[in-house]
Order: sequence, then C-alpha cells, then structure tokens
Amino acid sequence: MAEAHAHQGSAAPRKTGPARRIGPSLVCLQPHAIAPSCEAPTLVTSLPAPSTPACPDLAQLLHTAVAQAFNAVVITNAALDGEGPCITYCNPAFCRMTGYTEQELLGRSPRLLQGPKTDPQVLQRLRECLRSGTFFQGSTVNYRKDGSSYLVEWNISPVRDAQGQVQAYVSVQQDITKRVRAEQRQALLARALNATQDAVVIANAQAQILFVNQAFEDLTGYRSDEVLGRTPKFLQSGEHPPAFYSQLRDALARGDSCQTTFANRRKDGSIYHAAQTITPLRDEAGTTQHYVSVTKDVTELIARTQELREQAHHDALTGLLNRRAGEQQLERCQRAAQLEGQGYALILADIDNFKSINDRFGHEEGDRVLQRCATLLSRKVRSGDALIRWGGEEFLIVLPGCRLEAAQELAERIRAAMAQEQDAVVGSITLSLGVGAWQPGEYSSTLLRRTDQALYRAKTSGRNQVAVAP
Ligand SMILES: Nc1nc2c(ncn2[C@@H]2O[C@H](COP(=O)(O)OP(=O)(O)OP(=O)(O)O)[C@@H](O)[C@H]2O)c(=O)[nH]1
Repeated sequence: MAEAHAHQGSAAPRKTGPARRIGPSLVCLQPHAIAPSCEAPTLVTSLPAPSTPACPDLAQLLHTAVAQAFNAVVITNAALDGEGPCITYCNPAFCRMTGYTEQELLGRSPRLLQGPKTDPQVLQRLRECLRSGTFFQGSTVNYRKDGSSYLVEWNISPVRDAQGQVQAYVSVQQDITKRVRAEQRQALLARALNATQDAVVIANAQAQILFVNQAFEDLTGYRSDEVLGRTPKFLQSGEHPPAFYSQLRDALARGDSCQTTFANRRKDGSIYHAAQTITPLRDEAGTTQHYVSVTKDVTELIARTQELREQAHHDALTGLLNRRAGEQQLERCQRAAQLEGQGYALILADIDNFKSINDRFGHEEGDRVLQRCATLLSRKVRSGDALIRWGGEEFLIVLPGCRLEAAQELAERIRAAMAQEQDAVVGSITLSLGVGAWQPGEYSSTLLRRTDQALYRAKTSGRNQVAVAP
C-alpha cells in the first residue's frame, strides 16, 4: 500500500468509469473511480457468482457493505513496479480517516499518507508481503491531508484471480490513535503506581482485588497473581477485633474515605503495620464501583515509637520502670486511695554494701549485680504491682490494694530469697527492706518518707532485714 512514494497533491485524479462486471468471476468494486494506471480491471474476486438465491445482487450488497463499513477500506491495483500500487477504491471511512476526498485519492499511491514518522521498517515488511503475495498486518504513523498525524493499524490481503495471480490488494484500516494513547496513558499510570513507594491496591465494589503495585508485592510478599480476585481478608493478622473491621466496612459503605493503621500479616507470617487510606471511587451516578487503598509501611516507625516509649518509662540497665514512671504509678495508687479508699503499700529495697561490690569487683560487676537483683524482684512481684528502679541500688515496689502485713511478708520472702543466692563472682548479696502502708488522709510523699525511714532502720539495725514503718 505504501510502495511508491507519491507526493501530496502532485497527481490529479482522473475521471473514473462506471461500475462494471468483468467476466463471470471478476467483480469490480469501484464503480466510478478507476484511476488512469488502473484502467485495466484490477479488483477481482474468485466469488463464482455475484448473486445467490439468498442475495440476488451480491455485487451491489458487497459494494454497499464496504461503502458503509465502519473501518476504512482501500483497494489498490497490483502494480508493484514504478510508482507501485495505486488506489482504485476507497470507502467513505477511509476518506474520513485521511481527510482526502475520494477524487484526491484515486489513482494515487498510498504513499501520500506517509511522512517523517512513518516507520521505514514496517514499510519494508509491507513491501516484502506485497511481493510475496502474503498477508500483511502492521501499524505506523500516517498523515492526513491537513498534515496532522494519526496512528493507523492495517492489514492487506492480496486478491487473486482464478489462476492465482494477484490482481489487487485490499486493505482494512483503523485509526488507533485514541486507543494507543489510552493504552499509553494506562501504561504510564501503571508505571507511576509501580514506581511509588506506597503499596497501592485497587478493588472492585465487592472488595475483590483488581490491581496491586510492586510496592504491595514487596511489602506483603504476595505476588500480584496470588491476590487478584481475592478480598484483602487474607492479610488480616487477628490482632484487631471484629468490630474494627465492621466499623471500617460501615464507613466505606457510607462512601466515606477511611484512614487507619492495620496490623497485617505478610505471606511469611510476620506482622507489618500499615497506615492505610481507603477511598471509594464513585461513578457518575455516585455509586461506589471501586476502592483504592494507599498504604505506607509504618512498621519501623511503630517499633521505634514503642522503643522510645519503653525508653521513656524504663530503666536501660535493669528494664524496670524508671523513677519518673514510678512516680506516676505512685500517683495513680494515691488517687485510687483518696477517691475509693483502696489502700496500698510500699517496699523500698536497697542492696547492702553495694559500694564495696563496685569497689572490689568493678562497676561492670556492680551493674550485673543490679540486674540480678532486678530479675529476682521481678519474679517475686505480681503483674499488677509496679517494680521501679528508684535510685542507684534502691528499688521501690508499689503494691495496690495491699495491706501492711501482706507487704511485710512479701518483703521478708524477697530478703530471704536474695540472701540465699550465691553469686559466682561477688558471693552473697543481701537486701535491706523498709515496708509501709498507706494511712487514710496521708500523702504519698509522707508514706514514702515513712517507708524510707523504715529502710534506714533496717540498715542501721545490721542490714539484711525488713523493718516496718509504724
Ligand atoms: N555499678 C553501679 N553502681 C551504681 C549504680 N548506681 C549507683 N551505684 C553505686 O552504688 C553505690 C551506693 O553506695 P552507698 O550509697 O554508699 O550504699 P551502700 O554501699 O550500698 O551501703 P549501704 O546502702 O549503707 O549498705 C555508690 O557507690 C554508687 O556509685 C549503677 O548503676 N551501677
């Protein structure tokens, strides 16, 4: 079709002859437009008869059908030498696509549609197909009469006579500019979605996944083909109560956009934290047709936040609550005591002669002894009690709802347990303990002072003993 190079507007089309029938097996489909170089009948068909019992005038029907076809149809003769094949017929769709009139096209080489961006490789392949009489299919850039370009997809079939000689070429063409642009836009969007660091999921109204991007695959460990068609339920970790999901579903059903942080499960079973925004996508009628969810992986952020929270409340050496957190705990107990009359007790435990442990065995051994004491104390207190590293070698135990006698018994158990232990390096470690219980109307600071005085008495009375605040 693009064999000979024709120059736009260089050859005026000639007057064409009427429709004609050429022998019993040859039908000219171009009734009024035969170009000079195409004067010999060129379009032939091996159809045995132009009419059938069902269709008395098949030739007319074929002509009308092609003339009214949605796709552009163009027929050339089979002259491969010189200027190459030239147009002997084109339907109105071809004229609409190219911007040329039928008169301007007839007798011209389809080359007049080519221009700078027409792909020479496609044309080369086309020439080879024409020469070998084989079917051609391809696409390239063509140019309209006004110089604007369009993307054409076309195929060409040789038309042979009864002897098998190629008499013409018939080509069906389609302007695919819009389709290709849409595909390019879609590909661009997919590339952009895949390039983003956030995991993107697009689901239909039934929450079945239609698309996941690369970041989703990286985050969850699931490949796209493993999740398409499924609902995101498989990501649930069991860490949220059913109400969490039902509230989410209700909000989405109302058409609201939702922002929430999920604890989800990866394919390998590990948990990740996803800060997710789910947005319903509505059609023109306002009906939700799709959901798009964008997820930021906040696993590290949450772990770091928890770590900082831990650090803010815990002593780095022993892992126990630090003094600040201990004071808050004490205040909570004091409030409960004042408001509800629920008393509490305190135990202050202090390692005996700790300075000499440091001095004899070094600070590192001293640290280890502190950790050892913390471990023992942790084993002795209940989960509702608060165990605090109150000072250097001093520990405070806050016992909500505990009476003096019970606190004294616990202190004694702790003392005895510690005294029994023999450390491989420092030998015996002992504790002195002061015990106090809240008295109605008393401030926590007063109770603390009384307990500290009891501890002092335990120290001055010879250490490794429990003293109770009166
Ligand atoms: N290794 C280590 N030592 C600490 C730490 N905090 C405080 N100390 C030391 O603990 C020692 C406490 O000494 P003292 O207050 O004299 O008390 P003690 O030697 O235990 O004597 P008594 O309490 O009277 O039995 C000091 O030498 C502090 O430097 C710590 O985190 N690690």
